[in-house]
Amino acid sequence: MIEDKPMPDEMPINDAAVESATVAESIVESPAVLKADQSIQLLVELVKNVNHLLCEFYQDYQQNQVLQISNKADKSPVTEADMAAHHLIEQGLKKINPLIPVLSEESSDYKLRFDWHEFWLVDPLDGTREFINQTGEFTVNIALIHHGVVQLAIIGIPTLKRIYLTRKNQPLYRIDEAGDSLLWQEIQPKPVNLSSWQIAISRRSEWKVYQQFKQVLHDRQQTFDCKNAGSAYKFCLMLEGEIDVYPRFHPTSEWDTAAGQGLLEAIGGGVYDLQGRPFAYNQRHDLLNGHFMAVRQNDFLPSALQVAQETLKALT
Ligand SMILES: Nc1ncnc2c1ncn2[C@@H]1O[C@H](COP(=O)(O)O)[C@@H](OP(=O)(O)O)[C@H]1O
Ligand SMILES: [Mg+2]
Repeated sequence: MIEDKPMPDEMPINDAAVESATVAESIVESPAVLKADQSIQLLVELVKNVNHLLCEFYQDYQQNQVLQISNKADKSPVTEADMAAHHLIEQGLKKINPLIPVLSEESSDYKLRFDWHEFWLVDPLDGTREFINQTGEFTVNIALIHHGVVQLAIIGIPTLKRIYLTRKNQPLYRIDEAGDSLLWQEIQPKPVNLSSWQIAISRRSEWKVYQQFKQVLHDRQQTFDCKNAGSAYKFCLMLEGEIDVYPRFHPTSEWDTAAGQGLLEAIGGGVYDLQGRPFAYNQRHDLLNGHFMAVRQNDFLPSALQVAQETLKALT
């Protein structure tokens, strides 16, 4: 049980950080202000370092084909890169605030999670199969959850040396490495064209259900294009306006979606169950998510949910 903890948008690491976090909290509109928050700086630095670490493993693997890979109990692969990223993130988050617990895909110690009203939800290497298959579409996902809601979201794309970051009710930032410095840019939502949908589908989606989803779109005369992509990289394509709708009918876990959801919400979209409710975290005994519909802008949601319902109905 965590007591006397700071609110999530403060996250002080020490007295100086308390001061800067409080200032940052009151004026939140410009990157200069968000950047001035010491805990945000540390978080961005941490994800930058994890991006670098994963790139080193990735380049080594590409050049020498050397990578320790094993299978988890659920038969999904885990590599030495997943574990190294996990340890680095866990240490880094503890430095930012030792009182906030960490629930990582690779941690074993989260039996007390129902006592946590605030915690970090982490996928240190999302897209392990993409890493192994060398598509480059793997990410680092970190979300701060407060009473089930994403308060702070960050995704790193190691192969692009890029980070996306937001804090609840604040703008979305793209942070690119430019030499030794970091270039922060606020991302404005791209215009919406409801008459033609750009759709993302997982690379591992041979399932009949996605064929049926496309069939329903055809039947409704909805123009669309599909793009296959891996991991939370799909959410990042949505942030850039390249993808509008991401339907998911096969499993994910809570650490796969939390950061992506927080980032999408910053541009007027989100991740919803098929009844249209935003995902909430750490509310159930199972960490597996159900089906979902992710949209980059909520205008897509009503029709996308109808297509999903018709898809499932046609298959029953
Ligand atoms: N059968 C299954 N059960 C649970 N999660 C699954 C799954 N199949 C895929 N996933 C999740 O989907 C993620 C990959 O997404 P995608 O298939 O869209 O690329 C995986 O992330 P990890 O690589 O972190 O394990 C994994 O968490
Ligand atoms: Mg994952």
